[in-house]
Amino acid sequence: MHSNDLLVSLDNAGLHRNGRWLVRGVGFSVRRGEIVTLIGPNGAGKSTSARMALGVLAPDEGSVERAAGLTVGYVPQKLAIDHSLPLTVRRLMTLTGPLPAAAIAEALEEVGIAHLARAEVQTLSGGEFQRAMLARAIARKPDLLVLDEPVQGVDHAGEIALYALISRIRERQGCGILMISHDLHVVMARTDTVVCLNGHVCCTGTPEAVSGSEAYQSLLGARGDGALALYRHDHDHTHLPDGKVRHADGSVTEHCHPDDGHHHEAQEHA
Ligand SMILES: Nc1ncnc2c1ncn2[C@@H]1O[C@H](COP(=O)(O)OP(=O)(O)OP(=O)(O)O)[C@@H](O)[C@H]1O
Repeated sequence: MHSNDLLVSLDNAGLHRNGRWLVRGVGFSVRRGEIVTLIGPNGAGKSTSARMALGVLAPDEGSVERAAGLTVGYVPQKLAIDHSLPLTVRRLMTLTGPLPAAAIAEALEEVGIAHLARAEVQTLSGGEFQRAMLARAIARKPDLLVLDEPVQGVDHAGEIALYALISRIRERQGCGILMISHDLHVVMARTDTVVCLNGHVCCTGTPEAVSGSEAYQSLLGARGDGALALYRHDHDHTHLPDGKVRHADGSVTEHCHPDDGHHHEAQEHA
């Protein structure tokens, strides 16, 4: 890697399982202090790409480079917890390894749920649970935070509060954040780069702070509050509901062409 700020970089990365490519031609990078949001429909390969960035999955083609000694914190989309067993928030924090009591307390304080350290996980609200998961991920002060749908199970007010918290974590800890969102049009306003996936990178760009626009008002209404922004897609092809792909010249093929979408370069950020 050329820059000390570059935490992880995927280049033309692909993962092949059971005779098919789950994702192919995936390229993006996350720098220190940067928030990158992956969007795309269900099954688009967002979690798979995030897991390649984490190093949990090794690419079958292309490359994934991580900064030497990179530490990561991960909030997975699902957590395999047996809800019939009692589990306190404090215990949740140490499931994957021991943590000093001070680090647990500091992380819970940081996400605003210090008072819930002894609460049973199954009694938490959706927003409190996501905060507990965030606390677990930041407790070891990772360089890179990977958040797979961090606002799931949370209402709009909770979503805005969580985005404010995530951006505060980025500022205070100076980490890079790779976030997955299932919303195709609305992303966290503080996102630096949006990467739209559908088996490959369809387009990349920046969200628009368009709080005054009609499009924003009709899509977000009162829930915007400056925490959310719109992402306008700029594809050179369309994924049809039956899985086929319509290209700019009107032709329809079974799959994307290898270079579809790849001429949209990620925008550079300071
Ligand atoms: N280990 C695996 N073996 C085989 N197929 C897998 C594996 N993991 C994921 N898949 C498949 O890869 C595709 C991409 O899955 P992935 O979870 O990355 O998508 P996603 O964009 O995160 O979807 P969602 O929004 O539904 O969470 C899906 O078709 C999924 O069924």
